[in-house]
Amino acid sequence: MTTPSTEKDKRTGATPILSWSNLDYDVNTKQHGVRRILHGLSGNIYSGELVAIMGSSGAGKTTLLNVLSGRVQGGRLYGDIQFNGSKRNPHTFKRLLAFVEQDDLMFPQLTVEETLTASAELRLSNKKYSKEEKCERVSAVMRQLRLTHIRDTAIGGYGTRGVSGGERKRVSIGSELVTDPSILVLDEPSSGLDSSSAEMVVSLTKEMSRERDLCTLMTIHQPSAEMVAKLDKLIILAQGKLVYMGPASQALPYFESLGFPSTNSNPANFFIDLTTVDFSSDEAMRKSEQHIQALSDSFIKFRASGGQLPLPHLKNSYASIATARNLKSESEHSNPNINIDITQEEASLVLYEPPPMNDWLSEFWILLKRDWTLLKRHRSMIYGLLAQCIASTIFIGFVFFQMKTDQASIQNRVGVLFMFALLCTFPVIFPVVSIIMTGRSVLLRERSSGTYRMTSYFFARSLSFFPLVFVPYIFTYIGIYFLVHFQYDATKFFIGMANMFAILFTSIGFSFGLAMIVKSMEVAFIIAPITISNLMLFAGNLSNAKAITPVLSWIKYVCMYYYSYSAFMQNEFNGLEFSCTSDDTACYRTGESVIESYGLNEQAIWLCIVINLAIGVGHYGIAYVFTRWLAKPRYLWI
Ligand SMILES: Nc1ncnc2c1ncn2[C@@H]1O[C@H](COP(=O)(O)OP(=O)(O)OP(=O)(O)O)[C@@H](O)[C@H]1O
Repeated sequence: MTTPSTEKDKRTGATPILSWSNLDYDVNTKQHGVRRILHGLSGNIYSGELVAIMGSSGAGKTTLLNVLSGRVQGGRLYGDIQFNGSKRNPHTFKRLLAFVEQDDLMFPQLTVEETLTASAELRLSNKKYSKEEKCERVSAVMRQLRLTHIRDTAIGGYGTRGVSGGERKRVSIGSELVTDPSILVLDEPSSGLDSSSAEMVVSLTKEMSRERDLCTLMTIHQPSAEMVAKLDKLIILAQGKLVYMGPASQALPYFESLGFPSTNSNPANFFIDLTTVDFSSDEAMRKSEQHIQALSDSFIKFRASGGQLPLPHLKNSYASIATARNLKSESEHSNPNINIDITQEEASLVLYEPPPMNDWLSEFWILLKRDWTLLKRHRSMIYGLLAQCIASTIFIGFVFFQMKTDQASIQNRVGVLFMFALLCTFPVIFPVVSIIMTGRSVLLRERSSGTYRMTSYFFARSLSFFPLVFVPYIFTYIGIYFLVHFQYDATKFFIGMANMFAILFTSIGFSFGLAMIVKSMEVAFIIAPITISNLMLFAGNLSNAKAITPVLSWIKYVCMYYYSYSAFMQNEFNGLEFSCTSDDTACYRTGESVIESYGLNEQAIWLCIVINLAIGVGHYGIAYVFTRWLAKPRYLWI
């Protein structure tokens, strides 16, 4: 059907860096069953080339890009793809191919230089590059992409001022280029940019391709004439079929030789007009599909005949194919390639992961530095937590001010301890979930390119939260402790603090679990309060810990509130003696009897703290297992 695509470049004798042949890609759709998205595509690209895939919306540009980059997850893929003339190794290929997504997935709080430095530190081997060499590489990339003057500007994003759209795109490209890839793949790099920014991105990409002997492959929707002039090679798709692939400068003469002289000053608009399906009526749609099929068949013939222009007979070739197509039945029409007998390999799903670049400790250290910088710049979270802690200290401290040892103080102690356990969860979980979830897209991007291990990510991210959460809570604890007058005893003071650390740790673990399992912030913010408020029922305050409906009573054993509340209660009440008056209808004389009546003396304090820590570790474990294994994408690989 198509010429083999691993052929050497006729002029230079070079082997293509990437070649593909007879690529078919099918997906299952509810309405139409199996739908072919890519039809028998073959092609090749060489080092140093700037190649663009063009076509109207839905032509299959992104699909082809994803197939070639090994990023397709569903459907069925057939054909052959080779890197440097041989089968691709899923583990090494990912390191040699840099993919810049359409959305610039970066941390808005980091500066341009910090973003590039983190990428270089994480993705370049410490064995091959010294710290100075990594810095030099970052500087070189900033120079080449004209980013030096904004090196200290934040990336910015929603609601945060930062670099411009074009600059952000260049930082995205730079983050990939610091790794020195062989192929740079860009999905719609000009999308959302004004024409001069888009042109600058394309010009700089071309410059880099030349300087680094890098092959750049991009999808581009409607580039300006100036941008088309910068391209070395053009791949034009229509309805998943190849209608042109070759030097960008030859595309217009090629279509002219088919009988379609350019009618537009911008060649890109002309190519799109020529290959767009007209959906205005069934008849118009059928005709444009036939036209696209004829264009595709003509290109197959053109390529088979050597692909050299000028070929004066091409016009006749298109006309005869179009007429022949007209005579064929519609059913045959809808899938003309499907009957052609070619032996194709089918892609299988693989779970691949590039081997780690550096040792665990250096990954952890770089991530910890980055996460700490990020957290410091989450000013709203810092101020929010501080405000919450100050307000809670004042309110709780003065509502329960200087508790005595009468019978009324029992209720106050029971209330203030429950309130404190809640204070260690609600205000922590929401901001932590929100911060983890805003960085989730970056995590997924970095994970898909094997930037670091999940364990180093988990340890670093969690550890960066600890001081931010623990420090304000230490002051809150001290404030409340002395304002409400808990038992003034050094051992009890520190045991209470240890118990507070345990529930804070578990809360952060819970936040991780939730943020990793749930995909959207909205859903997380629905699930979090429902889960927490239901768990509160098992704390031993709203219900008696020994009198919960038997079928549900096991829940208290996995409930962080139960253990922390039980530990707080025992720590405060044990050893206390209460006075009774003749007005008291019921009277507790000792703290132990209060604990007994609440059913909170099942586990010793130390055991409650240990179990709570274990629950926290369990939350982290769930988050880890989910991210590491269950949610790990499997890609179609050929
Ligand atoms: N997994 C899928 N399931 C169903 N249809 C799909 C799937 N993937 C792609 N398609 C369809 O295949 C066609 C090509 O999609 P693709 O995203 O590659 O087009 P495109 O040329 O990049 O379009 P655009 O310029 O609008 O982004 C579209 O009609 C799309 O709806």
